[in-house]
Amino acid sequence: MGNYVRIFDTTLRDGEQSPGATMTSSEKLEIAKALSRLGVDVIEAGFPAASPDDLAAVRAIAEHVGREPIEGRPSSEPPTIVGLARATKGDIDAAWEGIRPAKHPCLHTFLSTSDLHMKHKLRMSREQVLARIAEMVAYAKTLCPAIEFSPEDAGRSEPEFLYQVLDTAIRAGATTLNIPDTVGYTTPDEFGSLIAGIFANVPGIDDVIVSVHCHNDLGLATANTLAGIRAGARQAEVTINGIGERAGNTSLEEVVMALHTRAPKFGLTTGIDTTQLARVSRMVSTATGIVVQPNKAVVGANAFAHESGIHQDGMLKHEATYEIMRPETVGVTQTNLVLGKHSGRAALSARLVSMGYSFDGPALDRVFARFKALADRRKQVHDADLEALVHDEAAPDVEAFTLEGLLVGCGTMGMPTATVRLRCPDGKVRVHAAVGTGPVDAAYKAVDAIVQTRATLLEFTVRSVTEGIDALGEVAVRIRELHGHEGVRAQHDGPQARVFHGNGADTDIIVASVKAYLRAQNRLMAATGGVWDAPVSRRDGVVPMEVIDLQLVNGAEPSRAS
Ligand SMILES: CC(=O)SCCNC(=O)CCNC(=O)[C@H](O)C(C)(C)COP(=O)(O)OP(=O)(O)OC[C@H]1O[C@@H](n2cnc3c(N)ncnc32)[C@H](O)[C@@H]1OP(=O)(O)O
Ligand SMILES: CC(C)C(=O)C(=O)O
Repeated sequence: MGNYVRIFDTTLRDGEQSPGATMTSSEKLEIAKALSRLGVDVIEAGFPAASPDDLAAVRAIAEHVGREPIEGRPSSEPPTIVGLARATKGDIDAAWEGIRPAKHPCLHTFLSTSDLHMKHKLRMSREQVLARIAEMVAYAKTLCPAIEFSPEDAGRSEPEFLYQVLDTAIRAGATTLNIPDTVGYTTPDEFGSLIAGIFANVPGIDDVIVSVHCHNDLGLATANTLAGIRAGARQAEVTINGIGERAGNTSLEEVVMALHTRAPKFGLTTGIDTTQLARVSRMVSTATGIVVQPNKAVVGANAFAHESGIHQDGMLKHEATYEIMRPETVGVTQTNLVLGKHSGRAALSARLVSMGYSFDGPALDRVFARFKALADRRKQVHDADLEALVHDEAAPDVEAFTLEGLLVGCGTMGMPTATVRLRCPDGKVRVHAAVGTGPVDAAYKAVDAIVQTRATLLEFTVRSVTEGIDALGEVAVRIRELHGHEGVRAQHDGPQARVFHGNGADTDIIVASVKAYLRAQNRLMAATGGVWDAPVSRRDGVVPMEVIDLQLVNGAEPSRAS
């Protein structure tokens, strides 16, 4: 029986049967190359009778991937190239036409053996099915030395009849017998017993490769495949990301990593270079348009991500606390400690250290409290958020400038214009109007003129925090101190220039935008010691700006001053 498990990849055949997963011939060829480099033993390249294009794709794969081992393939032999065919001469001829250029071609033919399928789908008796298997396997054998036969719906076939079917196929020349749980109906104990029963009851079974092919309708495909392997099967039919008909096939990465990670239990090996798993997974997802669910085992975005504080603390102390395999083993660059509302001080402090900051004691407590407040509002806190938050720690909220009024004009019939009225640190209210590429740009230009900005806008994000037409919009901005500014901030110039963030919420998104921008500007100003050079007014003929006297008593018209 040996301890080597052949990996038979059917991403390009059963995987392509996923609704909407149809790939172009060139995509299939690229994936076949990637599968070869990954180290799969067998590539089921397609179902050539399905269409001329599928036949052409299978042929191209046989020629370019199946003739020679392509560069980077771990084995010195090219993979076996398989073409699937119904138990009909026409299908078998088409499949042979596709695979024949390969160094190791294999014709795969199948026929249903469950009473349900024979009666309702094939409308054939058991005798007719046995006769067809004998005839078609023998015919295929006249074309190709390697023949795989699959009794479709074996999982629901009557075991005694199945033994007869397999015996017939061996006698007719089959070299591989594949046992499919076509509709993902069996449970691991049943499937393991089915394989064990086949080994015990089919003459000549030890001279052929016994293969398993499971579907995931009950989420048991990987468990059933492993049960089949434990019972003696030495070929697993799998797909990348587990794609395939309906709920999919057994996923390649799960079976391979189960055998790899639990090697002492199974005592089995494969030829797969596991470090390529993540890359091939992404490639298949892109080609098929089937997104990998984030919590997918081995290759999902969250497979090596930890969000909760207790887990993150454990991971920082010893990675084996919450990871049974290293991310590098499957080609993921590193463990991801995601900072979010469930994170604790240990993870926050470790991330800050990796960003070049060190906080402890009360300072860490303060940053942690602000981090939690932010995490409550966001799904994830990114490094950029932390950067802003850390700088805010040095520059707490101040109200140097406050918004007194805003008027915007925008649309398709003129230049977007904004008039902004701010109360300034010297107690005066200043008004400025500006035009921009849009109302926010115009408003920000007006603010810049009044606050005499010494920063550049890095990021502007807007989201709706409530639903409906009266939704509250929240704007978050990040600004960075301008480079080369002289004076008190000279030490912060260059790439180390400080970043400040501000948030604003309002049902009017332009108002929210200006509030957010002002908060960021206020923080910058506080961090620079409150230094502000009041802009020169319109009357001085330099900056067109109105300065309004502060004395607004009971709504009286403000008097003008310069
Ligand atoms: C479990 C699996 O994954 S099986 C593989 C599934 N893959 C595919 O179906 C590949 C894509 N299929 C196709 O392109 C088309 O179905 C074709 C070209 C293969 C056949 O198309 P059509 O000739 O129009 O037949 P159609 O698909 O409508 O019906 C299938 C026929 O094949 C018969 N059939 C099904 N399985 C087999 C088999 N293993 N051996 C022989 N005949 C079979 C059915 O009984 C039915 O015959 P009927 O028309 O006499 O009733
Ligand atoms: C053709 C066979 C192997 C199949 O795909 C199945 O039964 O699921």
